[in-house]
Amino acid sequence: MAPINADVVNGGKDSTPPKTTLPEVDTETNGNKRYSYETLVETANFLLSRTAVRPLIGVICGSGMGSYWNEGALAENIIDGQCIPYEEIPNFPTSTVEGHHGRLVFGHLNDIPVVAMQGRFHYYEGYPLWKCCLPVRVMKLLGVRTLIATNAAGGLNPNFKIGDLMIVKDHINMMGFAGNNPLHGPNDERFGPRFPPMNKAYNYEFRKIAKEVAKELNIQDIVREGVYTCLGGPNFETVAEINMLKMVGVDAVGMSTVHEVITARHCDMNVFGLSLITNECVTSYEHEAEANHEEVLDVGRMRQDILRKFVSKLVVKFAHTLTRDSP
Ligand SMILES: O=P(O)(O)O[C@@H]1C[C@H](O)[C@@H](CO)O1
Ligand code: HPA
Repeated sequence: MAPINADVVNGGKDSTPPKTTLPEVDTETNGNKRYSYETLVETANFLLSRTAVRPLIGVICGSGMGSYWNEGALAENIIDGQCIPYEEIPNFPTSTVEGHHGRLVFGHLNDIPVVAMQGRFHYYEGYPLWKCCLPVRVMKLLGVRTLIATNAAGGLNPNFKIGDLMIVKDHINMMGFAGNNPLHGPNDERFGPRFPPMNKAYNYEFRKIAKEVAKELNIQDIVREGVYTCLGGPNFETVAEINMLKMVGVDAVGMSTVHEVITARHCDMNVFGLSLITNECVTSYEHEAEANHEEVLDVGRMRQDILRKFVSKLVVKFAHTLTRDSP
């Protein structure tokens, strides 16, 4: 048998080389050797030594939704913008998904100190859930008090249209039903309690503010509210899976966010979740359409201006809420 050529893609049918090379997973521990609190303090200290920004608000950009942190937009919106690629950050994973840049952006948005993850980590990339959520704990150590987690998601609610924004009211932790949880394993009380409550996961005040801001921006017709769930991916769902999710009250399905929110709530961060509905989930076998990542990225591009305006205003309002609540 001829030696295998690693550069030949898809049995030679496709000559395009892969866009990224996946990082190797530590098979001995199945990637599960966790970093200690002290190790994450080292990561946070490294970042604090690289930037003078002391962020209050952290933003996680969903698939195709981070373009408003790109250079041109950065210059327009962010003062003192500073980008630190994930490869340079000790103990950080690297981003392997198209539409996820792979860097932290520090700066001031309307005078509010922020850090944005331009690219998140997904379970399907091969990272265990605790590692997907490591940046959330690092944000906490940097002083971040509020997390804005955005994502691209498929719409199940028949009233949702492509391009709608869904304020996340709650989530269903489907992966948690199977015992996969970012808090699984020994608990370090310095982050939070062993058994954190989750019934107030998505801050009520923030959701109210977001609806008011939607009206101010005259985008209330495309802003919805609903329940999100995350499946492990990377495949999109079957018709039967979508119909089951609908039955249990899911409005939008994606491949992220839930575990990040659990991690953030565990360490007492305030959370706001926002889904961009990038596709309609297929609920019938007669339906011709198939979900695809290109469409997801296209809708992100289509909505980038609205997202920029919406998130920028929310950052300011949320920061003022924090100041008001401060002792
Ligand atoms: O990072 P998010 O949750 O926005 O990404 C969604 C889920 C998959 O990564 C990808 C599918 O197109 O978009
Ligand atoms: N399913 C899961 N994840 C997604 C979808 C979807 O339909 N769209 C964007 N991310």
